[in-house]
Amino acid sequence: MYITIDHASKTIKNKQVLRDVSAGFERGRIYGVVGPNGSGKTMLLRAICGFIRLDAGTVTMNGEPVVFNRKLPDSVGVIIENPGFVLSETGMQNLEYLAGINKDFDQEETERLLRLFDLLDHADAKVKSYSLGMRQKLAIVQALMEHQHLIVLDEPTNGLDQESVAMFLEEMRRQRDRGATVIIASHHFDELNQIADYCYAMRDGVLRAED
Ligand SMILES: Nc1ncnc2c1ncn2[C@@H]1O[C@H](COP(=O)(O)OP(=O)(O)OP(=O)(O)O)[C@@H](O)[C@H]1O
Repeated sequence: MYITIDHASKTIKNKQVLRDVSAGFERGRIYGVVGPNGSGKTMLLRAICGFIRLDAGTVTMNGEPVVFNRKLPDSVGVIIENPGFVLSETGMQNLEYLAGINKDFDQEETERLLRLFDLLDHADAKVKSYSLGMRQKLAIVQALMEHQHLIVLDEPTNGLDQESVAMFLEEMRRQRDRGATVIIASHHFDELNQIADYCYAMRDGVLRAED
């Protein structure tokens, strides 16, 4: 199992946002997490990435414990909330900078992804000129451009038009087929239904496998 969550619980301001959550995520699989607003989907993704300190339980990634607030390995691609793009820089400069933090920039793969999402012609334009959907697609490119082993995406298709959603779904299949573990939280059950190998349902902090 690539990711294991073992009896994870978390309470924030008297509200239990994760309740004894246990789950496993394998390589080469797409996992969907569905659930109503405020049910804890984002908290679950944050826990997987070590962005929150659990009150109880553990998360392991590739056998290693995920430690709160420690820098994520380069092999993890994440979209949780707004990516911190520098608006006065171009799309490409932002990608180079973000990859540079990890000392790795694969020009060819980055261009392939930019082309796929119709951003290549805009790569030298400043991000402040991008629409919401274009920023979201740039965030997707950033989460995939380093051949990440684990891809964790919160509402990745928000703001995307139908054509871009189709591209995204196809690209997720491609990532799965090269062996990545893909975890997607979304309200769009119809989209997840098209690609997910497994679906989890979140409700009031409780995670259940969907039939
Ligand atoms: N900083 C915070 N302080 C207090 N409560 C919080 C905080 N952050 C999140 N919560 C609560 O945690 C619960 C789970 O939130 P989470 O963002 O994980 O939900 P979600 O399932 O991702 O919802 P959505 O579909 O709206 O994105 C919510 O009830 C929310 O009110």
